[in-house]
Amino acid sequence: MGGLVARTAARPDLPDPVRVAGGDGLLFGRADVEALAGRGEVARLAPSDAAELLAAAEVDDPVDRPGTGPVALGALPFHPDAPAEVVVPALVVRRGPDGSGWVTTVGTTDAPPADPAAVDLTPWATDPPPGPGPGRFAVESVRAPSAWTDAVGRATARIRAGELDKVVLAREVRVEADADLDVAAVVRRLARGFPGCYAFSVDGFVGASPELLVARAGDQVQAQPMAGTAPRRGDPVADADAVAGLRASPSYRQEHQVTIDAVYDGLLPFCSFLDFEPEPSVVTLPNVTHLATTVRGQLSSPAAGILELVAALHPTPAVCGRPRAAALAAIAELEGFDRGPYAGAVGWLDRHGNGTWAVAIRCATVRGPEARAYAGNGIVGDSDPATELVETRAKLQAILGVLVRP
Ligand SMILES: C=C(O[C@H]1C=CC=C(C(=O)O)[C@@H]1O)C(=O)O
Repeated sequence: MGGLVARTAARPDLPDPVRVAGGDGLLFGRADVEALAGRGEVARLAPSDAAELLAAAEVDDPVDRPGTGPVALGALPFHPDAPAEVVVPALVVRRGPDGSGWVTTVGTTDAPPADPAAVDLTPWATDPPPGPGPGRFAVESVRAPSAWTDAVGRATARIRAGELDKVVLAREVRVEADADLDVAAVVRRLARGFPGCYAFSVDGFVGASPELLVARAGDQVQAQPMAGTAPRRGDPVADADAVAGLRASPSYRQEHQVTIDAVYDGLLPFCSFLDFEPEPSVVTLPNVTHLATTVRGQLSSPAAGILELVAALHPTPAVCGRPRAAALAAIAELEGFDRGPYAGAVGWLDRHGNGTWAVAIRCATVRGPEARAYAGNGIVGDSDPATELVETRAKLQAILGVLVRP
């Protein structure tokens, strides 16, 4: 393969990137922030190799904003030592927060890209007509709920014995349909039903995550770690009480603070300025409410690239625990399944080291008629296993609701 060659053009006629991604393309985006869809594959490679390839690309990009020009998109696994890869798509469609749209075509010196101003976008102008889809679904907790609450009990005992401060334990739920699941329809429902979340689709790994791991635009960096959850009950008064309960609960505050401290400490060495909200904000999703704290900073010069920032933070205590090594060991022992990309990082990088990565939660891997959905909770010394189980059920509802449509 020769070096990368890329061309970008503004396209006021941009269709919804969610539609462009369909079921077999790549998607990462949040309606009010930005959305990128990729189709075709010029290269599939390790993230650090992708950063080098992008940086060396020959680019015609009159827009030159974060995320225009050639990009790589992907989902990195939870386990920091597991092999990771990202994809450089041949066609990138990017919509900015103001609705502005750009198309980038990517090729190589041997096979130059097409004219981005002339790419036919009409195939994605409207949603495809709905197919019949599956009519029967079997949904099962891979491990009995009681086995999971036992594991939570064992984790709290270890935490109380001083072996670690916090660990995130997750559940796996299997969905088996009587026909192939329609990934494109699932992704559309996620993007439209959870507009405040980062919707993603990478090789059948789909989800809508509320949690920003880290974003870099030039020398500006931002993260929004989350920890502390209350299921929503559909009654504003009860929901407000639940949020007040979260804020007042020493256990939830501790779970939250552990996560904020780790993100702050992880970013600090790269920053000339870094600050976080003095009090957690409340992020309200259709199914749950979270405590979240925005961390913002300015990177020192030369600014670290997005992959360096991701590597410094991932896995945060929002998905792993503290200390990290003890939490990884406890997860391996108590959880009973391979997380794969669940609780990893999903997002994109451009040729300048900019990018946005979300924590890959509220998600499922879909393969033909089968899906595996995941949700986990932060456990501290006085966590109550039964309450934690209820919390995982509320979190799972988001992804199960878009998968199971008989
Ligand atoms: C690990 C997950 O959520 C994390 C993010 C927000 C709140 C969390 C909690 O309250 O436990 C989790 O740390 C998940 O949804 O699988």
